[in-house]
Amino acid sequence: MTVLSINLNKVALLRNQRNIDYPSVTGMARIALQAGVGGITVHPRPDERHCRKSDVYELSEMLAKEYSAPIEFNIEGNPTEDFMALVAETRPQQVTLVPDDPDQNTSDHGWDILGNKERLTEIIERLHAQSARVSVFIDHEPEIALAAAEIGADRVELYTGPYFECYFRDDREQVLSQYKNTAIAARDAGLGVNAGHDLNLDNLAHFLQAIPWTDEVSIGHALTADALIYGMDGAIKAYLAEIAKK
Ligand SMILES: CC(=O)[C@@H](O)[C@H](O)COP(=O)(O)O
Ligand SMILES: NCC(=O)COP(=O)(O)O
Repeated sequence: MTVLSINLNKVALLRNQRNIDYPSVTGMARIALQAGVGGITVHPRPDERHCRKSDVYELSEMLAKEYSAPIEFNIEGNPTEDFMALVAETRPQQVTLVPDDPDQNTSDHGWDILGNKERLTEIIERLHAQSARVSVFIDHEPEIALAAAEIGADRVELYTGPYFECYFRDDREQVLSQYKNTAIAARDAGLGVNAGHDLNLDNLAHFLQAIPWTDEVSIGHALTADALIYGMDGAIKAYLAEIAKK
């Protein structure tokens, strides 16, 4: 079963437009969990333009207090010391390492693992010491999946921005086969496979039909936009129905 993890960044972005406390990030997490998501994702950036550190603490506390079965809390980000401290205090089940710069609008590439091998290996060891599963955000190249296994990652997250971009182009199947080869390399190396970025109701089922062993998809931007049309509960059910088509 592929887990749907809702990324709450865009709920936080809307909340941050005013100096008031709605829409509530934790409130929306509760609605999403009630509707059937299996995980909560946040990607706090240093400028706190989306999820703030306070959201991460509140979500961590809410999940621990209100849910007896473990809900996967996934924190994404570039592992600066500030980020590592936040993770150490909020104890997510999964940490997704993403190589984004503070001034980057959104994530737009995976890691150069070989160029960051020592740093990433050390970070992964520290996260494992806290019992967190570690996923590494990568581009769709099989050698990078192998490099992720070498540095001790548990999973890779395939950056699906390029898949979104080609979805209505003639080269879609060619690009998708590169994703599939990367997912095969990851699986053969013993890694789990996550995927995310600009997955939506158009492109999700087709991706999962090609790579049905995908462990998790994290979706935020499109899901939040769809929630304006269908409501959060309706949008999540629509995404779960797409996942069920695989
Ligand atoms: C790693 C990844 O692809 C997502 O976390 C993405 O960065 C979310 O984008 P926003 O933070 O722009 O919502
Ligand atoms: N890891 C990807 C993610 O969390 C959501 O990305 P997007 O759906 O907001 O593009």
